[in-house]
Amino acid sequence: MNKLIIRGGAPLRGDVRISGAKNAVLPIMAAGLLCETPCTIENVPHLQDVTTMMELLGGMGVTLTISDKMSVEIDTSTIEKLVAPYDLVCTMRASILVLGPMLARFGQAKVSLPGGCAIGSRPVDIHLHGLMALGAQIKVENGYIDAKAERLVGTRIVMDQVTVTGTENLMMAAVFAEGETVLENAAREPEVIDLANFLIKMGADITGVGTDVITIRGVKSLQGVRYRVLPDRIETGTYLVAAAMTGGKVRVRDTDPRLLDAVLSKLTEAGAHITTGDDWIELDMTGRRLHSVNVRTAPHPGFPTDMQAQFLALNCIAEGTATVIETIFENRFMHVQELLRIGADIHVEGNTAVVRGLPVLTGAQMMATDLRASASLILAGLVAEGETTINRIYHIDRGYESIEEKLSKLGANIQRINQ
Ligand SMILES: CC(=O)N[C@H]1[C@@H](OP(=O)(O)OP(=O)(O)OC[C@H]2O[C@@H](n3ccc(=O)[nH]c3=O)[C@H](O)[C@@H]2O)O[C@H](CO)[C@@H](O)[C@@H]1O
Ligand SMILES: C=C(OP(=O)(O)O)C(=O)O
Repeated sequence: MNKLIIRGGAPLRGDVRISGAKNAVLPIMAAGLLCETPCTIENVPHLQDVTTMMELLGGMGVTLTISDKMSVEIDTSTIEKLVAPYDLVCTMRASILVLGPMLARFGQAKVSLPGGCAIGSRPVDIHLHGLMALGAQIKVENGYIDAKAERLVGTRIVMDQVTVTGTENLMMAAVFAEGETVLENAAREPEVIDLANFLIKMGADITGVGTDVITIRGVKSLQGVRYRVLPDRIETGTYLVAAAMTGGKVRVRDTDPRLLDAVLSKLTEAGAHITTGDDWIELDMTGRRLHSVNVRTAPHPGFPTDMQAQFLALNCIAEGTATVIETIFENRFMHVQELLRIGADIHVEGNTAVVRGLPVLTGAQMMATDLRASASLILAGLVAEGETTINRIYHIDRGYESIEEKLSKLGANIQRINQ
């Protein structure tokens, strides 16, 4: 099993390029199913989840061409099978995003139920209720969602919780629906906006994007375009936390500071000096003291759940005691048990972790349990005394492109062992 070995203590310095956003490229690739002529997606990150999405689309008969190292052409003219099988869906929850587009364009879809994962139960009832409101007949049998619709008809759908993939699935399903669909209590995440911008560029009629009421008026077809995926705000935030924790100075490039308001404000509160340009953010922690910061996750524009684990790691070595409250997923503290192994002082009760910052952590063996948990263990390893080994590192490859190379270039002592 692959693992990472880190010798902590080096302050990170230099520039790092941010890749395209995982949580934008996956829905955008799924949206390629809606288009009759080929479309090309640019700034595609080299991630395991992208490979899985390519396998999923390829398995349906879609032709995928990697034109150069960061763009993928999607051609649906060869599609032959409208099924998303269990073995792929179970490794990547975002597979559920093919349901809305398949139903919209072909009037049928069979998608394995995604089920839960390490961070929580992750139901899809809001997706299914919304599709039924649009006129789909849905059966859940033998672990599969079997959806059919002779035609979809626009309607008003009030989602009882803010759901990112739910909003994305329903927005894609409604693109060809007759008349007007109104999605209320819609997610406002930048990745939802990026997907909508892609659909609009292809010819969809969507307004209200970035607010909690999105209106979609049905169109007849979509045409292929070239589209560049937005930068990954979570990867950006992770490198900034790494710079803050190690007392370094790092400039993250090819990113967008406007995507990270809540995170940058917390890093400033933690004592970092932050400067920004149009497409870069620089964090300087040289000679400054790291203070602990309270965090409460919330849908955008609140503090992102995907940055919770990284800030929990930061609080482990900051001055003071902080509370970290997770409001999106009931079980997103899997990293805590592992952080205790390198000496952190954390107490969890329900959805709240109380973290007392310590001057030193000491290297140990740890086990990564999910994507952002893996990131938090790496961050802790970068500051721990001695050697830290992180096992089950495959989770990190789902969402961080070449993380050990990027960190090494910034001066970290980190090595991947493939066994
Ligand atoms: C609002 C939010 O922060 N969503 C996060 C969620 O998106 P993701 O799209 O995976 O999850 P949702 O946004 O759908 O889930 C938000 C909440 O709604 C609940 N729910 C969702 C759908 C549904 O049909 N029924 C239902 O009850 C979920 O259990 C969860 O408590 O995980 C992603 C990966 O970590 C993050 O990038 C997203 O920022
Ligand atoms: C948990 C994540 O991804 P997924 O929803 O694909 O599991 C994430 O991006 O942090």
